[in-house]
Amino acid sequence: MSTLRETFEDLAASLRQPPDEILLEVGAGGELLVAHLRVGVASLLLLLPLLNRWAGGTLHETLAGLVGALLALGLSALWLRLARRPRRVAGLATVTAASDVTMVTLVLALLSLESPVAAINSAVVWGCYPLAIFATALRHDVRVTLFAGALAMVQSGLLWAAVVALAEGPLVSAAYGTVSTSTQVQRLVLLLAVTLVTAMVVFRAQRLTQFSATDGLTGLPNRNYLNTRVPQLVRDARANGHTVSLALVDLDNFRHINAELGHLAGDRALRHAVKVLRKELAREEPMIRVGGEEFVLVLRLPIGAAWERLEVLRRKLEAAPFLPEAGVEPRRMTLSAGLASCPQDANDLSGLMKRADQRLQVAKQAGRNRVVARDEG
Ligand SMILES: Nc1nc2c(ncn2[C@@H]2O[C@H](COP(=O)(O)OP(=O)(O)OP(=O)(O)O)[C@@H](O)[C@H]2O)c(=O)[nH]1
Repeated sequence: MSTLRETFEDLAASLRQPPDEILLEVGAGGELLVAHLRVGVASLLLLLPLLNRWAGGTLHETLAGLVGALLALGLSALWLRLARRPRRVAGLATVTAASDVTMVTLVLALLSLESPVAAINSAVVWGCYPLAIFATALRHDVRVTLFAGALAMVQSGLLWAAVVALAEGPLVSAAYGTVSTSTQVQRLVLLLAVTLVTAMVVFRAQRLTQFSATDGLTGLPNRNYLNTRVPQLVRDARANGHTVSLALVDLDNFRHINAELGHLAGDRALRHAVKVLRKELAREEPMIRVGGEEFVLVLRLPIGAAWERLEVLRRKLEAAPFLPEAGVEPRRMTLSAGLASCPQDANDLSGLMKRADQRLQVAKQAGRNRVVARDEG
């Protein structure tokens, strides 16, 4: 079991590197969920000024409330539009988290026009700060949570300082009580605690997601990733009229490496091959370990360009022999691959896998160390 110190060190290390492809995808799903919730909440906000008017509020108050609610709804609709885009919008989670926190501050500032004490002591509106911080948990990025927490503390502190500096008399109200420094400090501590707890929850969830979708030996995404993410990649490509190609890659005669060098050296050989191939792939080109020495590559390329790409990978691996240990002959490693593309060969993952597997078998029967992208004849 890891100690608190180890957990914090792990957390600090994870902050230094951006979330990987799997977490970015999970976070994009969370962003969409939050965007839907935000539109729902903003729609409900429209009712508040009307209720206020019905309960005897002034026309000025009602109009100000309506303008605020319409603004919130417009902004929420924009965030939903961006979250729905098939291609992820970089930095969207940070921008929307900042907008949520700032919206709370703006509503509190608006309240101060009626009663400066309400701007500081309104429990309902202030309670939306922790809510905005909690909601960042769905984005699966610790950095977004820490940013939202820090922003809430800074904005809430500045609002308090501004209200106190501009106050013309004692800050006391029959409905909202008294403004005191100690209560404000306690609230800041509470925001800090909420931020840290949420960051820990996100961090643990990130680890679980990574473990469940990552292969322990090579660090590559595993079959869970293939089954959960790749169908969406294929659907997105089809919806946008793009071609996507899938390659089934198998290392050649791998059992001989195990038999001659032992299983541990076999593991190292596998990691070596993965390292060589990964180096040639872009961040948005997932390489997935689907079996022992079998991998799937998803390339957003037409089949001809994908074949050329695979040929480069094949030659790179052939030119980078595995060195078992000092004094032992380097081992030449090669791969065979079958390619299939969407929509030409199939329209879904299982159809693509089937066609790619048939072509992989052709590559193996033809003598290995080759890439097959078309049916013969
Ligand atoms: N060391 C090690 N070996 C593995 C691992 N996973 C699978 N293998 C081995 O990979 C070998 C796969 O053998 P085969 O399916 O017969 O294929 P091959 O020897 O590569 O021959 P072809 O695919 O026909 O070129 C087996 O010996 C497995 O034990 C692993 O994680 N580590």
